[in-house]
Amino acid sequence: MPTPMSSSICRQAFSLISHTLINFDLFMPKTKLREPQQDLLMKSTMDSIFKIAFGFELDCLGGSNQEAVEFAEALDTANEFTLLRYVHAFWRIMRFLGVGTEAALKKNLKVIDEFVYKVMDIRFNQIANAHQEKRDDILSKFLEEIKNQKTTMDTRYLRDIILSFVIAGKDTTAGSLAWFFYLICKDPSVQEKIHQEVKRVVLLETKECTDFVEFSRNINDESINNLHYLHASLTETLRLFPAVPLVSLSATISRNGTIFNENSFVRLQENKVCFSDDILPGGYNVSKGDIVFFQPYAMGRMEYLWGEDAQSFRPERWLDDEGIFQPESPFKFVAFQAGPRICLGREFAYRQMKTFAAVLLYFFQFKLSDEEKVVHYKTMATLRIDQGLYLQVSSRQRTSE
Ligand code: HEM
Repeated sequence: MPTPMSSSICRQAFSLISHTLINFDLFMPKTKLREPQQDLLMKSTMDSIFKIAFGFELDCLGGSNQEAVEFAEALDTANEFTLLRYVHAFWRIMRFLGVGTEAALKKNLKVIDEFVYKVMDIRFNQIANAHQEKRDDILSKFLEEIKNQKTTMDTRYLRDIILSFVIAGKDTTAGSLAWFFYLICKDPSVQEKIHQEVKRVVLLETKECTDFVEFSRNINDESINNLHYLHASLTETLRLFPAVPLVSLSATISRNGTIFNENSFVRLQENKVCFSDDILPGGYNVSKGDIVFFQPYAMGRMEYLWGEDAQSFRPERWLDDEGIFQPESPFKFVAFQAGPRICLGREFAYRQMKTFAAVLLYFFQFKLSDEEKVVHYKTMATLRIDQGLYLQVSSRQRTSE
């Protein structure tokens, strides 16, 4: 049986496909592309995480809800402007005077707040109505607890928790999928192996499937778990292009205000700091208040850790002789952080990325629009492809006709 989460993610992938057909101009590949595919992925994962966090159909991809589109844009802009505080020495003065990026940040935070509170109100009313069926999204769980008076929670605090999930879960998976498509276009043999694996595992090689809905019925816990080569390919992508390329350490280190307040984004971007003097395993002293960073991007490419072919994209390094995925210690493969502050959304992220990739790679074949173009990353909190990713796509059903 498909799980509700798988069906929801499949729907996002279908939605992406319908936009793919429009944006990639599938049957006329020479026509000008209208929107980089990385942006489409961002919209899809936004819809997906909103459904999981709020139980709310956002439809950023379809664009049917103008308020949602404005919210998504405000979230991106606020994210970018908050990061500028690291480089603008005078950002506090700008905030005080209400000018420049700080003025824009304030405006965007207002859009975000208004939208989130509105969604929370809608959902709270739905839950207050006893006839509504039980829902599994994170917000519903919290609201149920509050309704049954098992817990008390400030609405602002609740907003912060939900928004943390949206921010943590949106750009990470979309960016990783973009890098994944880039890498499997660079190595079409990997793309073909994934297609064959999806055919074998999801459809059990019984027959070809031409219908998206029928295909999605076979996406369930078991089939997702058995996609070992796809899992290895996504993990290999994250080794080389970790969604969070720079992270602060968390072993004996606490977070200095993880929770949003009126400066929500500012808080999110604050670093964890040492809460006491300590000595790191390598012998380095750290003092209370110090910030210690590690770089998953650099660590994923170290020959010392990954061997001489550390720079190569080779999913096989994650598989045993039977083709079964072999995980590495999270202290070596650090893309999701390790220890007590390991990513809470890791399993969800894999499920989402595997569902997207399985659906798209079963039905379509992808190529880079410009094979010669060298891509670079964009310096942001999450690792994105600078100037987006442009792909050409052809239908596998059509080519096999
Ligand atoms: C490829 C996808 C993802 C990667 C590589 C990733 C990576 C990370 C990393 C490195 C951290 C630690 C950040 C830090 O300590 O400063 C983290 C934290 C977190 N992630 Fe993810 N993440 C991904 C997807 C997701 C998704 C989809 C969700 C939500 C559904 C999510 C929810 C969270 C949360 C709530 C935290 C904070 C955990 C805490 O501080 O205790 N992540 N993630």
